[in-house]
Amino acid sequence: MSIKRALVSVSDKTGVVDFCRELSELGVEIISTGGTKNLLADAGVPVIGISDVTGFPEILDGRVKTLHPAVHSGLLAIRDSEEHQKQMDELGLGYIDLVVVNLYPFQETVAKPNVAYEDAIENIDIGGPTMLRSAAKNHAFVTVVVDADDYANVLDEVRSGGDTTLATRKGLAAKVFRHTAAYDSLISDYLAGVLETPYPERYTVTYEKIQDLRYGENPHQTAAFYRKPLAPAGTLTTAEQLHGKELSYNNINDANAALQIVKEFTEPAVVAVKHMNPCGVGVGATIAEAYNKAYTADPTSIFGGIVAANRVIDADTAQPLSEIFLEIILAPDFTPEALDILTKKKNIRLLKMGELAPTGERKAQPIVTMVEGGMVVQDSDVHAITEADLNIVTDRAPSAEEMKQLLFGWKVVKHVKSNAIVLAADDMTVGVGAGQMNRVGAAKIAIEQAADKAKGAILASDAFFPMGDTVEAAAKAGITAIIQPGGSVKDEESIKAANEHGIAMVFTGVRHFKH
Ligand SMILES: NC(=O)c1ncn([C@@H]2O[C@H](COP(=O)(O)O)[C@@H](O)[C@H]2O)c1NC=O
Repeated sequence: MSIKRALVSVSDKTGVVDFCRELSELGVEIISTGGTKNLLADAGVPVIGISDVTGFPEILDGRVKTLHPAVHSGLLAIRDSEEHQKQMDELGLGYIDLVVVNLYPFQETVAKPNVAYEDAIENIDIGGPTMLRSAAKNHAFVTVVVDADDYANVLDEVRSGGDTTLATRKGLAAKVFRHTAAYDSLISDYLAGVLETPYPERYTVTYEKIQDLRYGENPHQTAAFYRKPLAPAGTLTTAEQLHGKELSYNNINDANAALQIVKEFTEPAVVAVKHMNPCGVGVGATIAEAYNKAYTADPTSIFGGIVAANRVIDADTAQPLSEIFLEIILAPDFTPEALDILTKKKNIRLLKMGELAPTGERKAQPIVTMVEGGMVVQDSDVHAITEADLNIVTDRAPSAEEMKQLLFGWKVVKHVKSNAIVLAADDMTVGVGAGQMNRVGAAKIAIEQAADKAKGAILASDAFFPMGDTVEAAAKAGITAIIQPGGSVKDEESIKAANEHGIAMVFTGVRHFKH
């Protein structure tokens, strides 16, 4: 078999003229719709209008152009079926061997700020996916091209053998079904958003590949990185890598964790992350001061870590950053001087994030966690508190300085794996107890890490104290104020212990489990 007739109907017309010119020179007859036909004709490529094939005008503002039996029988007829051949002959219908279609730009349309609903609806392509599906179903005989990147390979095959190989057609058909599935999914997502249906009866979000990764969490696991079609700015999926090796699977997860924490702060803040937990967080008047605090918080663990900043990295910050081994630095941007300093280190990855919207200004996004055989989905934890939300439950109220540290500690503990305890003083973390199976165990780790710095520090707990033992341990270490959700049946035990030791304790009424 050889390709004799092609139907070409594309919204994105990149490369289509050269492709069709070559096809035509190879003896392929080209049929086309309105805009595509005009473009080809103007470029001198011989082309037949779709109406000449259907015997029907393109009507309803282009809503009906190719939706016609003359098109779909030409695509769907089984070439080696005598019965199909007979019916085609009786009705005077011809085969279409190649379909080149890309769809109305629905994604680009809904990505525009304040897109009109009618505009979005008008950009739902109907005729295009219908042709793509017909051709893809009949890939035993028909070649279907939805992506301009495939023009060259198809041309090569037609040039050398008159037709594509079955393997190529199968691959192109599979690509079509992925493409139409993603297209429909985006439409359904858009409508669900308009109708505010966050958890529909079928969950159909699709993702576009950013890159294959060298390996997964461990070298024997394979991995790739994907983004949502309309991923918001200020995320890792939209970051620009300015320097360094390719990101790894663990880099992406750790960098994402660092990013979520640094977005908690409006003042200059730096977060160092190891294995998805913060090991040092600091805020300051400048980003250099914030980094100094994040580093001082735990100069041991930061080694080999990920550092995220919510301000442009300048030379004053770049210099000390360049003196230790780090996997990644991510920040809204880097000054040229900072880049000069940091790019001397061959392997460090530098990610330019653009502006980072603080948590309080962000909309919750769906967060999916896979479980064997399924998944659970929830909205992201963008809950933020202010002093006015706190309930002081002890005889002593926190001082202004303690209050400042309590609010700081609360922002950090929210991002530490549960059971989580964070100790903070002087605008930085001094102890982090992460991922323990009992709360007092997490407190003991944080206290041990803080050593002398626990004296006068505050303690933040991501969930309530089931009994008074954590307060007792805190008092023994010299902690002076505590922030926790409250809500335990034994709250009174904790409040009594705090009062006995002169500790000021506040309840947030909100829990921040993170598993
Ligand atoms: N309605 C139809 O019969 C129909 N047939 C093809 N299209 C689309 O029309 C576009 C190309 O239009 P034009 O060649 O007029 O620029 C392509 O994106 C194609 O997918 C159609 N439009 C939308 O449904």
